[in-house]
Amino acid sequence: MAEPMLETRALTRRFGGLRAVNNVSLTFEVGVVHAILGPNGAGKTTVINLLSGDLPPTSGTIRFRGRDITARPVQRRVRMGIGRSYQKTNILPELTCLDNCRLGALSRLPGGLARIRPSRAARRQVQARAEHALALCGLEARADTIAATLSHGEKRQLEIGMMMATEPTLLLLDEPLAGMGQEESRRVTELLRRLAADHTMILIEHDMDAVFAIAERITVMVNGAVLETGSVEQIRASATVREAYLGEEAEP
Ligand SMILES: Nc1ncnc2c1ncn2[C@@H]1O[C@H](COP(=O)(O)OP(=O)(O)OP(=O)(O)O)[C@@H](O)[C@H]1O
Repeated sequence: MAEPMLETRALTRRFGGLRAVNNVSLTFEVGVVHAILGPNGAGKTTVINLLSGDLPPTSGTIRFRGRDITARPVQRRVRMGIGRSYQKTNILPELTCLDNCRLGALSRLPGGLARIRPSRAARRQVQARAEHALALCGLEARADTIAATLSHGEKRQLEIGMMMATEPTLLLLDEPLAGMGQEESRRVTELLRRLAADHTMILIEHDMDAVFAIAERITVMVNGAVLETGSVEQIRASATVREAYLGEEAEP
């Protein structure tokens, strides 16, 4: 079997006495959209924080394409190809959309944002990556628009654009549809489907319609632990999952 994109072994994160993530061993295959579901407080965002490097684990390991990255800081992981979008939008509101994407692209360079004066070749690369990312997230017509003036949905699109400017192979998406109206959700779900064609994704999302439309594998977490992992059909049909989390509305 092909080497997985990402693997966790016995990943655990404690906050004082609370095991927010408890002994989680998961495999994320190359090219697959893998959603993590679970009730509030299940530990989903903490898992993403551990995978992105925003939080160190208490114990356990993370391997990315076969390499142990458990102790690597966020920027090293970004340069290896792990991109992340946050639950709360992370854009710089006073900058234009293109400049926000330039920042994303800059963070991928060796030395990252600490490189105050990148070379001319590096600047050209940053510009090209930023323009490409803006097109990928569907905001090419908004290049010179100040980010603060975007709608909520467009801000989330821009956040995805900033992540894409880092040229990730693995996308970590924490509730990309949060707070969106129906039309915005539809647009961003479509965007995610397009990106899923040539990227691996780990997705946290409460919008079940979107999850069932995009995801191929689903892990359900409860109280920091994995309850079940399977295909969309298996999870929809699982009595354990339905009882613990999905409720009647998700019956097949
Ligand atoms: N920095 C922190 N300090 C202390 N406790 C934390 C911290 N971050 C998360 N927790 C706790 O860890 C548990 C898991 O939180 P987490 O945010 O990972 O859950 P979640 O499944 O993402 O929930 P939601 O769907 O509400 O975002 C919760 O009980 C939360 O209060």
